[in-house]
Amino acid sequence: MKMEICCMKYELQKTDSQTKARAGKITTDHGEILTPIFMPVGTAATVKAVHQRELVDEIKAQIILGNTYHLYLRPGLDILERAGGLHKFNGWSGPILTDSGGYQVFSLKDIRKISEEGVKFQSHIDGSRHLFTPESVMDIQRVIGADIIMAFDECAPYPCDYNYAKKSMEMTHRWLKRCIDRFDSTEGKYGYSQTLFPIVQGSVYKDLRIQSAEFIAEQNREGNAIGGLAVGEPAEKMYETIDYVNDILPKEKPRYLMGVGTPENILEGIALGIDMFDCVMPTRNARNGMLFTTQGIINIKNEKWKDDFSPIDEALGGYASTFYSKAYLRHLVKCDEILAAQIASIHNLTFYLWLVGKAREHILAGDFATWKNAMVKQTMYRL
Ligand SMILES: NCc1cc(CSc2ccccc2)c2nc(N)[nH]c(=O)c2c1
Repeated sequence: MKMEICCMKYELQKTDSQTKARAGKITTDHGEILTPIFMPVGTAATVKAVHQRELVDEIKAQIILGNTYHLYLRPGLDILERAGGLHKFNGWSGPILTDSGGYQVFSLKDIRKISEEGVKFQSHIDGSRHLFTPESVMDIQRVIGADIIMAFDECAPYPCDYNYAKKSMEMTHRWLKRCIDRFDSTEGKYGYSQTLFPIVQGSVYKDLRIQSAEFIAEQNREGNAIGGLAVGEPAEKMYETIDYVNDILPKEKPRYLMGVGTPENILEGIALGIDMFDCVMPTRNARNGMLFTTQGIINIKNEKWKDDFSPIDEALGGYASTFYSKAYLRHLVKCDEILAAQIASIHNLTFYLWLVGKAREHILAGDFATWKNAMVKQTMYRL
């Protein structure tokens, strides 16, 4: 098997003159990622209702996400390893990023127990009992084989008191050292390199966030993530936190804001120096008939679209958004047709990739600030 020697590289290509927005290029053994980038979430080894070919040809996705918690439970590590890793299993040949599983387990409120060792939990599928530790989730992500893997962290609930946030952050930092020790003492299983991103925590407390950002930066990994945001705090609080954390995270490494967000959150995040985003919103909301378009947000179930035979979004381009009408998609959603989820998911993801692609264009052109302010209003307008 050809052993790859490359590890993940980041090239900062341009920084905007009026904001902290950046255009860059991430290089992995599975290909390049042009930033700012949005990463479609593929929880159970698939981006829900979307074919691989549509991800490539229509949505123009560059990197997709996998979920350690879900993949560990189903199909399980034996199948994934015998398939040769997630890339071989689902046929996605580009870069993949996996979350460490902690966040997903923490949302299993009543069936998990956190301790210094790790997190004991019961499977939401069959109630079987499991333990995730920093070491075990590193080993699991080695088997899944994602190009970028995330450290095992605790996403503190919001709101939480200062003492809880401090204890949680300190445990996340001890877990990070255990992740690094395990990751750096093991190899990739499939002949290509993987990289580990640490995650800044500290809830909404500035001194804790600064302490966490400094500790994360000190680890000198190839990229850094900001967690624990978009968990219910006011958007202004999220932006304020990102702003001063990004002054600490090194500019020569990509910055990933986890689980964010609306088009407005993404544009503001880009302006604050974030390079990578993921969110279930475009796919989850699509299945409920909420469409993000270049002209604003559409609730396709609304009566007003019943006899609107115009394309879903002519300006966006792409097959799903221009071939099908609003009236037809409304009909499919009302009938709970499978095709509704497919069309709406492809459309919303195409829109999200279009949005970050346009942001990159305007950063390179030098007029990002003006474009961003107009685009926030345009895309968040309720049609
Ligand atoms: N914005 C909330 C959020 C979402 C995710 C999930 S991001 C994700 C989801 C699925 C697949 C890949 C990444 C998080 N993951 C971790 N590890 N830590 C967090 O603080 C955190 C906060």
